[in-house]
Amino acid sequence: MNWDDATAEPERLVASAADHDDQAVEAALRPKDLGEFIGQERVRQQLDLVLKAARQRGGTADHVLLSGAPGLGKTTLSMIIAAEMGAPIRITSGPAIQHAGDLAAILSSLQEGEVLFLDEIHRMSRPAEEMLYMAMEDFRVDVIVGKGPGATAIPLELPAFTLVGATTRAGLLPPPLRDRFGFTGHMEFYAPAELERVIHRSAGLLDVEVDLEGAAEIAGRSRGTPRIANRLLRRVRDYAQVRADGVITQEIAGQALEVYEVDARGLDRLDRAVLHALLKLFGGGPVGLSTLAVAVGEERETVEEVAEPFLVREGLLARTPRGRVATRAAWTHLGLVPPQGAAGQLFGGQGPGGQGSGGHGPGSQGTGGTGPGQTGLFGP
Ligand SMILES: Nc1ncnc2c1ncn2[C@@H]1O[C@H](COP(=O)(O)OP(=O)(O)OP(=O)(O)O)[C@@H](O)[C@H]1O
Repeated sequence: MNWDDATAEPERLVASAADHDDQAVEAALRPKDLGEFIGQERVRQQLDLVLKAARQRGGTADHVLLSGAPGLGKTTLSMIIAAEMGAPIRITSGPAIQHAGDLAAILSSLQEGEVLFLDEIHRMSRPAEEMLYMAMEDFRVDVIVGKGPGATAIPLELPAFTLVGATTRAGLLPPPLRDRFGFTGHMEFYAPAELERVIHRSAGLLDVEVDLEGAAEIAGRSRGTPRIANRLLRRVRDYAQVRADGVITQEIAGQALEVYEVDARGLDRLDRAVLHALLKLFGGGPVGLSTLAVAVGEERETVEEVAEPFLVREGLLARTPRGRVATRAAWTHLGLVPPQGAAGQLFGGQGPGGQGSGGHGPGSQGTGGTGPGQTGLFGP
């Protein structure tokens, strides 16, 4: 499989971005109201209050900013906000709004009380962003007509609307934009028990039978993300249908996900290739990103942006000033024993940012690729 362009990432079964297949079924799987929305207790409770209060006042809800990784339910929540307010929703995204005029056209065609969902709001162009400030605050925009010294600003009144902005990178939003949201919800990765509930709910809607252990098996491999849980469920359903009696048990889920190369912790082939190279060729590191990428036969960016974030989040790999270093948990996960020389440089282990002993002592194997694991998967 080719990982090395931006569109390749969604081909992965464990990609958090939506692929075409997801888009076709996601509409049917989306919870329709806050009561059906699983997990994210804090955001759900706070949002419930915001929406109830707005309904009691008979007005539109404050603007809402939702931040979090792809696939955690931002689009779903925006639709729920509209449904709870009994309002229509318009969906667009930052990259689709390149000119202020694009935004003016959308804003001026909104109905009173409408919800405008702006996905990837951090990727909007600067002029559009500046127009949005005034629209959010005063429900008004200045449309510039003409060019140069003869240009004039024509004020345009807008209907009251609720902007729901979604971003994977809240830190990238300029403060003036962030400050204009009345409510900000940070979406967290889901706990396995919550993902089990997502899987049971989706299985019901897809008319698939899954037992408790089967759902737990899928949940454990879903990287804390409902979109991935739903995708794995669909692939396991295929396997259960073709190779068994259609019922998803722990055994069937395990077998199916082995076929699809998603391991017990949710790592796929690329993730494991990176870890394998780090452990077997470089004795656990430290090793530079470029060297590691060459060893895996991938682009630097693919390793850095596609594989590493989850490995770091899982506490399997650490990015240090001297290079990439495997943690104790990485050796354990791949069922390998650290070479003796690596003992002094091992990172402690479990959990993101696990520091452990940390030191890269003189015995460090370095970047040469001549470590004891040389004959492994990536050997000559
Ligand atoms: N809390 C939840 N309960 C049940 N299902 C959920 C929940 N959150 C998300 N899902 C499911 O996960 C899928 C992806 O959710 P959604 O499209 O809302 O994610 P997103 O955060 O907007 O992703 P992106 O950033 O890629 O647009 C949906 O089909 C939805 O059914």
